[in-house]
Amino acid sequence: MSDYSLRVLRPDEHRAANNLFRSSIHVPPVGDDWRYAERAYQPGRVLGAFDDTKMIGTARSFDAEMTVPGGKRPAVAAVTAVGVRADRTRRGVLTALMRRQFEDFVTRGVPLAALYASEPGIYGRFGYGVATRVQKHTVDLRRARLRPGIPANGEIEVVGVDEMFERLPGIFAELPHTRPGMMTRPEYWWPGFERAARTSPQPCLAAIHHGPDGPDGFVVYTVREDRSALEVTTQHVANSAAFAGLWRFLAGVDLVGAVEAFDRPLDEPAELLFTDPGAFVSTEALAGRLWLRLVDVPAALAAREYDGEPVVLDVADPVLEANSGRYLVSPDRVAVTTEPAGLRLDVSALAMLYLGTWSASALAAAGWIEEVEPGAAARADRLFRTEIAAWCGTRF
Ligand SMILES: CC(=O)SCCNC(=O)CCNC(=O)[C@H](O)C(C)(C)COP(=O)(O)OP(=O)(O)OC[C@H]1O[C@@H](n2cnc3c(N)ncnc32)[C@H](O)[C@@H]1OP(=O)(O)O
Repeated sequence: MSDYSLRVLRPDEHRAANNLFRSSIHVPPVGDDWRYAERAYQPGRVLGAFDDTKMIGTARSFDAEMTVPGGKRPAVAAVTAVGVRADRTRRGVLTALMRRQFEDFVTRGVPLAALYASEPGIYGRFGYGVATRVQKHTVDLRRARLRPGIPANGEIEVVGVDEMFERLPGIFAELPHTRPGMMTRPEYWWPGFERAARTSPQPCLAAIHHGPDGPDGFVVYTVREDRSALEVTTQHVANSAAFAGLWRFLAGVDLVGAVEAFDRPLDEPAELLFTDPGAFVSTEALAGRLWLRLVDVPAALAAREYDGEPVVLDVADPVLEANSGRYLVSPDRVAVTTEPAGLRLDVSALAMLYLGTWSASALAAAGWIEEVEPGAAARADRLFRTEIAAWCGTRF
């Protein structure tokens, strides 16, 4: 291992950390748009690794909350902007940064951490697991027709980029979290979104749906320069009328050939809004998945709700050893136990199970989980199942 040290960066070092990260993902140093990016750096949550006096690695997080099955919103550390100088990789710098972050999360009592990975091979070793799946809808507007009877009870208002940032944070904060995995968007999240919108080569617009009780949904979108498609980057709704109303608006925008909506929940019924489901509306799985880490396994397990018969999980966590152990999980309680294990699994597989995205049986069939007691996987299927697909909907 080479000689380096880690510390929390001062705010006047955040720009250098941002440039190090940008260099690691092969984009030029930050320019005028630092005025947005700067506000995304939460003081005290930005780490730097130093080789003598040179910064060689960085990772940051911001504080948010994530909805878990049952509706509670425990704290989540949203990890992002991780990078190591190209001439200092594969010497354990990322490993040290990850460990330091976990120490901080444990000290502050944050039970969950989450991130979007640049490459799938990096974060499993640190106990993160893929906890949501998403899809993309493509609607061929020249041929798809909306069903006449789809719900409608609101008005659409289109706003430009200035108004978007005055109004969307307040609207988003009031929308219900209808799905496990949804996150709050704190003040350190919005600047990244604002930067993307303001520096977009094509105009970025928001359509807000106003229902009987006020704003109850919105989409953010751009139209490609060749008008071949309108791209929806964000859509959040409180109810089915807002969902249908926004799609009615999108399907009626002039001069564009298609609507492409990215990062949508896996069970979202967009195609059912059209007369011929599946004909001119296609969906495809996308890789924009959230990686989750149960930093405090007993606290995270206790935060969500369950249904069905108890199961004993034997969890291995080589990175945060205090999590390793056997847990009785039941609708009434979660407790450390000495009872024999029903299922044996790594903490990263537990993250895959936690929001209900994969069933225990599927994870066992693919070798992520070992079924020690026959029947335990079927019981865990019911325990961890959710009525609605998990979805985050917030990129960071
Ligand atoms: C949440 C986000 O911000 S995602 C963005 C992540 N950043 C990037 O992709 C930028 C470009 N890449 C980098 O900056 C670096 O290569 C990093 C951050 C991915 C890895 O940093 P390093 O300091 O090289 O990682 P470190 O030396 O601690 O490696 C730990 C282990 O992960 C493995 N690993 C590191 N990078 C990768 C990768 N891209 N794919 C697969 N395995 C990897 C290493 O081989 C090592 O394995 P081992 O423990 O079996 O020996």
